[in-house]
Amino acid sequence: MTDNGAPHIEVREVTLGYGEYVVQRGVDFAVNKSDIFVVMGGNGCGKTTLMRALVGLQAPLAGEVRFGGEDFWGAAEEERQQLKRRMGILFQGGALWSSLTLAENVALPLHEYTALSAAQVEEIVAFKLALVGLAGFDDFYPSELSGGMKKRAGLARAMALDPDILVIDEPSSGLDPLTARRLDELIVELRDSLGTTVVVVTHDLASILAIGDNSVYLDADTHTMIPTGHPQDALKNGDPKVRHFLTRGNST
Ligand SMILES: Nc1ncnc2c1ncn2[C@@H]1O[C@H](COP(=O)(O)OP(=O)(O)OP(=O)(O)O)[C@@H](O)[C@H]1O
Repeated sequence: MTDNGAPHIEVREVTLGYGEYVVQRGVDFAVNKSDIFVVMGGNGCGKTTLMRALVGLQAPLAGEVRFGGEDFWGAAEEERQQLKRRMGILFQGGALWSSLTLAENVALPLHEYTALSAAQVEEIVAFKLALVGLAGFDDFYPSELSGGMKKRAGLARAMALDPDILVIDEPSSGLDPLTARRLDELIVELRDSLGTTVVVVTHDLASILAIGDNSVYLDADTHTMIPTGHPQDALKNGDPKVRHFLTRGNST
């Protein structure tokens, strides 16, 4: 991704949906480099659909997604693949291969996308597992890990290729509150130490308020987006609908 002064990620006048069914229209925001940007909203508002448009799984019905100024969906397939390679993705379930050890899981993108030697891959894998607090768990299988550890392993794999952008779908899903908070802390640590731009799709209020630098709210009723800025500001002075969401319906 080139550093040409454009925001790191731009979503411009995007319409999301399936065939005739419009989930969201007028989705429009920019994400600055090294921000943790939160896409929030209730069930069915289109968070996952937006994430799919960001990571290259499903084209928006209209509008543009730009990375470092480059039009992602308008680009040729090869260029889009190049852009995708600069992105790490953590899906809800961690999406680890159950038949592979943690080390093998993290090594997979390195084997697929680089020409590094086995020794170099081994070194990077050990480093990435240490980065997420899983040093020494190289030979464990996903089934031998707790939910929190699986998420950390998924994060190590998402970080394998040193992505500029990390996209995370519902980091806290399936985790108890304390484990979820520890994962939030890890996400902030990774951003702080590596400067990664992070987009988090979530409805977890504690997570939104703890880690977000900037945010948007996708409204399931109107099928439109509300720009919400820093979530702590949105909680105090934001749109009543957003405050209602951020206070679990207890705002006045
Ligand atoms: N493959 C599909 N075909 C048709 N409609 C779909 C498809 N996937 C999702 N939808 C619909 O699109 C809308 C948005 O779904 P999406 O999964 O993006 O929402 P979400 O905000 O991630 O929800 P949740 O928080 O419940 O996971 C929903 O009404 C859903 O039923």
